[in-house]
Amino acid sequence: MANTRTLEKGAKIVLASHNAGKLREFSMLLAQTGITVVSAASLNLPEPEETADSFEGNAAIKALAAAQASGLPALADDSGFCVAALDGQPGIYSARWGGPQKDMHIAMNRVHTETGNNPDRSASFVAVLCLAWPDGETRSVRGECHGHTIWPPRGEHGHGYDPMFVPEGDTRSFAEMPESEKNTLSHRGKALSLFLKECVAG
Ligand SMILES: O=c1nc[nH]c2c1ncn2[C@H]1C[C@H](O)[C@@H](COP(=O)(O)OP(=O)(O)OP(=O)(O)O)O1
Ligand SMILES: [Mg+2]
Repeated sequence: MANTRTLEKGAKIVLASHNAGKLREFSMLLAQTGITVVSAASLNLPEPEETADSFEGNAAIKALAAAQASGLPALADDSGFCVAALDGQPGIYSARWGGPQKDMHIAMNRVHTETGNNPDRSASFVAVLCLAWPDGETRSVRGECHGHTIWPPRGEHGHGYDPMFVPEGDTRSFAEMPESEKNTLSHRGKALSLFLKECVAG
């Protein structure tokens, strides 16, 4: 790829997310990297509307808005839960399935109700990370984690749809694992290791 602009090791970036669960995971994942992170909330950055029709498009909207408002490189995450029996829904609408309060109990119940008796329980999480520079350049990477849904939900850790998802090769839900362990398997963990490889100076 011609585009080789990378972040320096000690760089300061904005984490363009208002989701507390994601922010916790990112701070754990970035702890050893030397990258300093400030949150969009601490800079009072507004939450832009996610009007694109793909994870890539929405990640770019969020990253560009934060980079332009702050003057710093900004990293955004657009992610979601894709359920095979629902033809990949809720997908990019995963947060919106929780209603105006983004209530994840409501969202999980809706997935459960709409899945009904369909025997296909396959599901995956997707995360697209986009790094945007204040001049408008962007770079994105994608991570996926495949597994299946369970009902009732189990576990107290994590966030979002974690209590109803069991990753391939395990019997515990994401919410039954310590977050440090989820991070080694998750869509976000995979996308972040690609990001560190491709976008951060060696
Ligand atoms: O690891 C995860 N474990 C469980 N659930 C997850 C995960 N990763 C994303 N999800 C769900 C939560 C949210 O309902 C949606 C993301 O929506 P998404 O628009 O990217 O995030 P958001 O609106 O919560 O915060 P923000 O846009 O400020 O980053 O997918
Ligand atoms: Mg969002």
